[in-house]
Amino acid sequence: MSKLVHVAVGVVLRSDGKVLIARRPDHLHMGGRWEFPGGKVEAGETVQQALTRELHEEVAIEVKGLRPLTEIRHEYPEKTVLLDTWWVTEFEGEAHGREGQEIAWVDLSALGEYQFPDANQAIIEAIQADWPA
Ligand SMILES: Nc1nc2c([nH]c(=O)n2[C@@H]2O[C@H](COP(=O)(O)OP(=O)(O)OP(=O)(O)O)[C@@H](O)[C@H]2O)c(=O)[nH]1
Ligand SMILES: [Mg+2]
Repeated sequence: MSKLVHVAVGVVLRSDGKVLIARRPDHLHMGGRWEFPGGKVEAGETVQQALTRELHEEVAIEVKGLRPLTEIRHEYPEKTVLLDTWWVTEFEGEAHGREGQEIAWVDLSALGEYQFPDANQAIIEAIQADWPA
């Protein structure tokens, strides 16, 4: 069995009801697909700390408020991920891709038009079920 990678994932909700997605760099796992920003939880970090750090590093926002959304475990051929997924209900700053990634703010109804990693279908269903956040 492959190792389990704990990933902090943020569904950033803007006051106009749009959520933030970013395009994964081509050279990474699931490169070219859209994702909710986030990344691996490092040793000694809580998931909230990891998410706050990753959103600062990746999309330049400062997280001020979080609420749990869902936990999705998904087995890819090369690894198994635990996507520990949180609503980001409050934040400061203007989002931009600090690693050169394209970003987009999208309506819930438009999420289906973007190609996400396979694990994300379950996240999108959880967003719909928990809406409005
Ligand atoms: N951030 C993020 N990762 C996701 C999503 N869906 C999904 O399957 N993953 C997978 O979760 C794993 C870890 O995410 P990551 O690559 O962002 O980790 P990271 O920011 O720490 O990057 P690093 O590899 O440079 O340390 C990847 O294999 C990625 O494909 C998603 O919506 N957001
Ligand atoms: Mg990442």
